[in-house]
Amino acid sequence: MEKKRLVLVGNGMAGVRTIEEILKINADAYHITIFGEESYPNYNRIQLSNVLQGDMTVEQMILNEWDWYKENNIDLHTGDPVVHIDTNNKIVFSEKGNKVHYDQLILATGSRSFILPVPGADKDGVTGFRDIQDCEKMINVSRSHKNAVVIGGGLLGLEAAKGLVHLGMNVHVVHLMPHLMERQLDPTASNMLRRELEEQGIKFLLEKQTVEILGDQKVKGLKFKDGSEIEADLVVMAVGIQANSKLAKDAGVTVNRGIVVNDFMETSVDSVYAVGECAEHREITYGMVAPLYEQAKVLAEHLCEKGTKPYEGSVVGTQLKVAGIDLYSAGEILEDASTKSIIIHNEFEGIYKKILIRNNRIVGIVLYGDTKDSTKLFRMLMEKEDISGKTSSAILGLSNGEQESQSVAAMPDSELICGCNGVTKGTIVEAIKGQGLTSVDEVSSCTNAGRSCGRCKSLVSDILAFTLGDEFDQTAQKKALCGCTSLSRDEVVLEIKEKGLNSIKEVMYVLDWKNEEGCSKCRPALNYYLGMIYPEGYQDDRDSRLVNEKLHANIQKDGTYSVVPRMYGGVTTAEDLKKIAEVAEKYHVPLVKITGGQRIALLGVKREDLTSVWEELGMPSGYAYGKTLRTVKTCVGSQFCRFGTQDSMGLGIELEKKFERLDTPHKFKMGVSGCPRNCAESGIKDVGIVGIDGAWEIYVGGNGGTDLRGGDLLCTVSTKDEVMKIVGAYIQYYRETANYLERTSYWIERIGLETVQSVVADKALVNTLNERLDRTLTRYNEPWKEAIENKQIREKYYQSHSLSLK
Ligand SMILES: Cc1cc2nc3c(=O)[nH]c(=O)nc-3n(C[C@H](O)[C@H](O)[C@H](O)COP(=O)(O)OP(=O)(O)OC[C@H]3O[C@@H](n4cnc5c(N)ncnc54)[C@H](O)[C@@H]3O)c2cc1C
Ligand SMILES: NC(=O)c1ccc[n+]([C@@H]2O[C@H](COP(=O)([O-])OP(=O)(O)OC[C@H]3O[C@@H](n4cnc5c(N)ncnc54)[C@H](O)[C@@H]3O)[C@@H](O)[C@H]2O)c1
Ligand code: SF4
Ligand code: FES
Repeated sequence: MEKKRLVLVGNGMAGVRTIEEILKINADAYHITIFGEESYPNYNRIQLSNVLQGDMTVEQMILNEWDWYKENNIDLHTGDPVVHIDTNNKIVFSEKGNKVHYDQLILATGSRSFILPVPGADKDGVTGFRDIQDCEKMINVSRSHKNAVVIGGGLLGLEAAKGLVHLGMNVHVVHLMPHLMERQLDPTASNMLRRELEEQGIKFLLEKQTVEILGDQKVKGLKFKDGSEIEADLVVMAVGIQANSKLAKDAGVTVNRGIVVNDFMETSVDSVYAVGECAEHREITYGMVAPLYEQAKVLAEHLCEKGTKPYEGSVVGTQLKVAGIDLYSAGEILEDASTKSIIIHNEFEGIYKKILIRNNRIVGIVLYGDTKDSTKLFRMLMEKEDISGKTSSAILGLSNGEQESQSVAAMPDSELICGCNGVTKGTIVEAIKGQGLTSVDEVSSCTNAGRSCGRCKSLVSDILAFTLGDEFDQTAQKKALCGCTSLSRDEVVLEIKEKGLNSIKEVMYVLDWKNEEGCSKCRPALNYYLGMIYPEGYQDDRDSRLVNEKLHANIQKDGTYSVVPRMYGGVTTAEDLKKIAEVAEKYHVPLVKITGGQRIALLGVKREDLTSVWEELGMPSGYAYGKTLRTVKTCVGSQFCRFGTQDSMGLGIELEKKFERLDTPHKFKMGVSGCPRNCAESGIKDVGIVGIDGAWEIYVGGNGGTDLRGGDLLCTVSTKDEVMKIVGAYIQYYRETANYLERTSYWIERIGLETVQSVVADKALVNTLNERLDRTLTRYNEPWKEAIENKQIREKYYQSHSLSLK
């Protein structure tokens, strides 16, 4: 029998989820065709905020790869919007001239940004924030301009504003109302949010109505109703969304604010359905994935004739995806004559919790600063649980770490773990037991939990641990940072970002470190992660560094130290050599040795002589002791060698001058050779560069140590400038994603060469990574100059013998 033909218009989150659900129920039910206006496979739009902040690449947002469509025999047309539907003959027509017959048609066209209809709204530099192109536009403007204005202080506007601050822009949020996120927060929570965001660098103009966008062709500023003006090079409109319903309307389908559907997602026209943001159900259009996924399930079951329950509407819980902000809201937010409230407001700790109760049932939740109870409270709200007889502290317990770890066990099966995908604890436990799942990723692909905003992943991990008991292999799931915590590197980094933790002490306190002083493993690691997360603001904790870094010298087996001055690219001068010789003689240095990295090491220097030796040398430190760029080895290249095709010495010196002193997860070595004869051994360096005719090959992840590894070819570029940019992005990506003390050779095996290649192929991301790297580079000073000039440093590290070498 010939399969029925199903056509989906809109290759976005709700439409493709419907197809996934259909394939799960009956993969043979339909021959499926999908049309998408965007040129990408189905991606996680929610993560655009992270792309804007440079924390994610476009590739990492993809939910269904191109192969998924092939494997499921789906005919996919991307970059080809449907422009007309003939509902009488059941045919869709696309912009590129495709004409496809359907038996059933799903409209999942989503929404577009609402652009305020004010004069000037069409000027260059005005954008919405809805798709990858919008993101790219913002990143591009941020490279050459300073002032950004976001109109709208809702979820989208605030996430956009935070992204633009990350991109180094001066950001104002213009909001119509007296309070931010007035639909989700009451004035108290909203004020707490504003204060926190102000501390993070966002400025606010409240109760301001934009009447005009100023400028000629390009935006120059904004004019407000009260007559005031503000300068702007970029204007982001985040004042809500509008359903894409014109296609449906033109086809004769009933449209109101969205495409009107009944409880089975049927529109007014036979065999035409709508799902997602474009659909209006019981006079409501939704703008969050949770309800859209519920709709998708109902529609899939209906189309597979599975006898589904009707879709009756949704209550949605909201969270803001801005690092350091912990808020949650669901249901009603403002008191009225029929409600009673329980409120906890701890201004000192920045915690605010309000529960609205009507007829002994929770009808609204606003949490700020501590959202641990959100899943429990949301379940009580959804189940309309009778709370009479319960004390307010039982309802709104201030959870401590202990309660938290017990809470997974105490949770009823009906507790919602993944709000985005509507997955309960019971479903997760059943999947773990029934399907033998052992990792968060497996749970994610089986149940969808964690597949959207990703916030529920740590709870999923707790449920895995609780369900598998002794069989749960903690090490397979995550490797704890050290014995002082059960949190992994990724969890610690995420918590630092989300909670805005600023110092090692604060991390240990807030994240409940078992040993409040930390240990030799976590202290240097935390010092590194904090420095990586806060490029400018973090105050380095020298005492938490490993001993060689603390002293800026390598301790030798007899307790003496080595002194290795910087020689950029392995190039020196007669004058420097004379100085080295004089110092070696004067301080009776027992060994002068050429190192593997083309430097001269003075070995056997006494600790108390270190500052004088460096002072007399007057040369920068070669950092032969650091988790940082050690050396850039070069061959003579085209300047002298008759085979040389490229100036390897010149490039090597430029690289070393730019990246010297930068903290990296582990030591980092480079090599630059002027031709493929490769005399600088570029193939076994963390970054190895080889000149070829008219271009440079960049190799990465090489290592000449115990575990010998040849570098992988990352890419080939034509100019020195491109080398500098790609190497900068590569190093910064390594800095941001590697575990502390993980060499690039292991890191690249773990995350995959293809991932790194996709990062350096993404021009916008390369620029953002370089911007963060450049900001970081401004914070370094010459350590020996500092020691020579600063008596306290000298006394503390080089004269007193009280220093612990643990
Ligand atoms: C920056 C940002 C952050 C967000 N964060 C969150 C969050 O944290 N939590 C949350 O729950 N939600 C969040 N959302 C909202 C969430 O992404 C949307 O609710 C969801 O993507 C809507 O899914 P959809 O399939 O209805 O629409 P979309 O994902 O927009 O998909 C619709 C697709 O249809 C295409 N299309 C339109 N017309 C046609 C046509 N004629 N022919 C072919 N294709 C067409 C569009 O190009 C689009 O690709 C966020 C949204 C944004 C923009
Ligand atoms: N974390 C999340 O869950 C998340 C993140 C981003 C986007 N989204 C979704 O994306 C959609 C769009 O988000 P949004 O924030 O644009 O919509 P929104 O409707 O939630 O908020 C728009 C805000 O703009 C304000 N506003 C309206 N007109 C204005 C004007 N002329 N000047 C200044 N301010 C004005 C409103 O008062 C409102 O607070 C929503 O559906 C949202 O739920 C969700
Ligand atoms: S790598 Fe090529 S250019 Fe460099 S020294 Fe060797 S032969 Fe000469
Ligand atoms: S809560 Fe968003 S993915 Fe689970």
